[in-house]
Amino acid sequence: MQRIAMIGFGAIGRAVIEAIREEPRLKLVQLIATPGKVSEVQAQLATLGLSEPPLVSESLILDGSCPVDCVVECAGHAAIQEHVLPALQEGLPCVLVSIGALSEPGLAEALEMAAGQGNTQLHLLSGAIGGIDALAAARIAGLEEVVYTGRKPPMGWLGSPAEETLDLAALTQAEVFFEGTARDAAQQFPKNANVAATLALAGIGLDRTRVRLIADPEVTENIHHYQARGAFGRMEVTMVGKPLASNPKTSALTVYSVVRALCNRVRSITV
Ligand SMILES: NC(=O)C1=CN([C@@H]2O[C@H](COP(=O)(O)OP(=O)(O)OC[C@H]3O[C@@H](n4cnc5c(N)ncnc54)[C@H](OP(=O)(O)O)[C@@H]3O)[C@@H](O)[C@H]2O)C=CC1
Ligand SMILES: O=C([O-])CC(=O)C(=O)O
Repeated sequence: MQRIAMIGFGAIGRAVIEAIREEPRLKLVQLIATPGKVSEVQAQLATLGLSEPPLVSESLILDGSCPVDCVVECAGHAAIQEHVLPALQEGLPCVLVSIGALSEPGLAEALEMAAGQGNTQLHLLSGAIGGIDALAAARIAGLEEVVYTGRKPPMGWLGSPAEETLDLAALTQAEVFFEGTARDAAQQFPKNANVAATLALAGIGLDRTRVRLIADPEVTENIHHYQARGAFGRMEVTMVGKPLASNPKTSALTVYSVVRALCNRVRSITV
């Protein structure tokens, strides 16, 4: 049995809770909401009809009164500093989807130190992208180049700096609106470039991974493509991910990446 604390009850968080409710060896015991939103989240949670709803609060309860075995972040960049760092210091293993947060200067080092202090581990999930196992293995032999292109329907970029250069609602053809490093992409597009950061952290780093971001009215999926070259040979991956109806920025596979990680914590054989 694993007692889970979840940070964030948005598109990913809600779908993960729905997916794991049939797994008796996973028990959601804490759910962390943004300040002022506890009652709203409790009311939304009630619609799921869970037999034993988790405790909802604004920060993790780490005093042992509601014990936790694993913390899962499904919230956004700000949640890492706020909740994940103290959880690691307390020795709780954490799994993350908001990988782009590690582009913030000093945060990766602070997380490493906190995990060391708590003698625990932080696991960066693969989220919406595949092939991270191969890329991370290829890095050991030496990588020369990793180039990533993220393509989403225009509405997937709403609320991002893409709106400063493009009229997203009126696009008639694909437009590249960002070309640069994975570090800059992750900082400028915190809800859209976590895949770029994941590839960078698995591969040749945030400053050497090249990124292009495209708004494309011809597509209905979130399409992630990358190619990598190095001593191991070459690889090329394309993911055509269905977006979540509840948040078109987010590919549904991200939910299953979290579910897989949690289920692997209670399985005897993991894959
Ligand atoms: N690795 C990957 O491949 C991917 C990673 N992601 C990451 O996952 C994050 C969540 O995605 P998604 O569920 O679709 O987004 P949503 O916006 O649907 O949900 C995010 C939820 O988290 C809550 N939240 C935000 N900040 C905090 C905080 N500091 N503490 C507690 N709760 C918080 C929000 O509450 P409120 O509404 O009150 O702000 C909201 O309910 C994205 O922001 C992105 O960083 C997303 C897609 C792919
Ligand atoms: O879910 C996706 O398709 C990818 C995404 O938003 C991200 O990389 O942050």
